[in-house]
Amino acid sequence: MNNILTVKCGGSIINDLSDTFFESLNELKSRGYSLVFVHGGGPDINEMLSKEGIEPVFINGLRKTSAEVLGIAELILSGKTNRSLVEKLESHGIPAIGLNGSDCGIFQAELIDEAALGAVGEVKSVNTGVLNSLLEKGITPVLTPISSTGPGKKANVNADMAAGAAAKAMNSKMCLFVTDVKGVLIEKKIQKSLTKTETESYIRNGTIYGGMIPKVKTALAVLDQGVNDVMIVSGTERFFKDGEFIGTKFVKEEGY
Ligand SMILES: Nc1ncnc2c1ncn2[C@@H]1O[C@H](COP(=O)(O)OP(=O)(O)O)[C@@H](O)[C@H]1O
Ligand SMILES: CC(=O)N[C@@H](CCC(=O)OP(=O)(O)O)C(=O)O
Repeated sequence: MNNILTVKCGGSIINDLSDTFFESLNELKSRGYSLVFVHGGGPDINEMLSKEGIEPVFINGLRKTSAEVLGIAELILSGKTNRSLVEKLESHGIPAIGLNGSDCGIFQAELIDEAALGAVGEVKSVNTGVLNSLLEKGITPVLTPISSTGPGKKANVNADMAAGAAAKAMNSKMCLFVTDVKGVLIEKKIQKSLTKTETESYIRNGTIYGGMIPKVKTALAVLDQGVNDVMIVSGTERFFKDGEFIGTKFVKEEGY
């Protein structure tokens, strides 16, 4: 498939995606893009954990995942946020199918550091054949980041990182990280573009923090891996109009 656009939709925004957001997606579709969605669900997972009396623990933006936490993360991601996103896409005229990332080994992962993080993985390979066959039929795959680590075994993967892996494996032309802010804010203003050096210094001085860290790191890695258009955009606004994007674009260093 040509012109693949991988979209990561953050759990922070799934419930608040606006009509103008879907108008932007439809404008991109009409320009020939096929969409692949990967979504999160962090806030809903936290809410369910708190109902179960479990305190969420994050290490460098990654959720420490016991067997019990993995069960709850999968329940919420595949049973709640995935359903909600598929319904919204379909109601805006985008035929979509929701899948757990572990289905058919779409995302195959390895554990990062079982002693420190439990069942947290990073994606090592992607079953692109399944995704391409859906795209050829005009169907948008909507994937949770839950990944397979072997027959019958699963891991929790940060959704930004899973989307980055999908963007690269699918040779995407573009990768968008959709979140609850209009882009990376520096001194309260949207930063139109960011290089690796600038991003690293904003992480060091605390201007970029929390859930924005895995997002910008993945965005830079995706850019490095050959996806040319990588952006952070808002899910509550029209982020694309008349060929122009609103958000933060990641760019290579000058002379690179
Ligand atoms: N420099 C920054 N600019 C904008 N948002 C930032 C920045 N640094 C940290 N953030 C935080 O990152 C959040 C988005 O990340 P996160 O909550 O993990 O979203 P998602 O669920 O979409 O992945 C923003 O709502 C904001 O609180
Ligand atoms: C390992 C890890 O951190 N997994 C994430 C997966 C969901 C996610 O990334 O959701 P957002 O995009 O809303 O942050 C988690 O359990 O929260």
